[in-house]
Amino acid sequence: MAILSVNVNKIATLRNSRGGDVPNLLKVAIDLEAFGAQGITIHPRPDERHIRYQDARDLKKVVQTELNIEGNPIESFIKLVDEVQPAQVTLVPDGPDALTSNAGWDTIKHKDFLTKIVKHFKDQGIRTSIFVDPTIEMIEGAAQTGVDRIELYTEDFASLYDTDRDKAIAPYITAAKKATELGIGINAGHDLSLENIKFFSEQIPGLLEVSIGHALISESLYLGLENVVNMYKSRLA
Ligand SMILES: CC(=O)[C@@H](O)[C@H](O)COP(=O)(O)O
Ligand SMILES: NCC(=O)COP(=O)(O)O
Repeated sequence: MAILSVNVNKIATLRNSRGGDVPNLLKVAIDLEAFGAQGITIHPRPDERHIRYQDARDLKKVVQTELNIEGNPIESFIKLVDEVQPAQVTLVPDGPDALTSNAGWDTIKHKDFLTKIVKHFKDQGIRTSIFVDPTIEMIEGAAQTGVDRIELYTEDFASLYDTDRDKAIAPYITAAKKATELGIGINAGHDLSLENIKFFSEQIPGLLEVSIGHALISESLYLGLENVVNMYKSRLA
């Protein structure tokens, strides 16, 4: 069974929108673990629009499960990961202005760079993962860097799921089989949700971890709204 790592970027987005400390990111992470989350994922972007570099340092002190830090390995990111020593680092090729992660690595073109970065983190005992699109070529390229795992970029799966779920999953099954054959572990993430996660996890052989944020936090809002509206009304009665 794959483990669930909850991405808390959106909690930080909400906190930053008022400039204060509500919701408190550390309390949310601690509570998520108490509710059963098996990992906490953060993606500190260079503009710190949601997760701040200091959040990574603070979370490391309280997270009891696995802290997974995702991001583009620019110099400041590498320094942060070196300092924080998370359980896992996931390398994502996102541009500084990207709205969200929108592509996997070209593991052939960037093989030398990725090999160097993977070694840098692995030498410190940090598990490494490379964010990739589900193609054989990119999985083979990832394997050549010495990385421990790949994270399959699941946006294409999520967008096609409603129209044709068998077509949507097909490249991911092929990619997962190739990764296993090459001895690399399989993570997955981006736009996974309550709607598509069961099918995805049942279909992907050897899936070790999913990281889910945007949908999970949105679903939590919806599933909590009725309860909270009623709590307010009872106080107004
Ligand atoms: C790496 C990845 O797939 C992302 O989903 C990411 O961590 C989400 O980042 P944002 O919350 O900034 O959209
Ligand atoms: N690695 C993917 C992740 O952490 C969460 O992505 P999303 O669920 O916010 O799309």
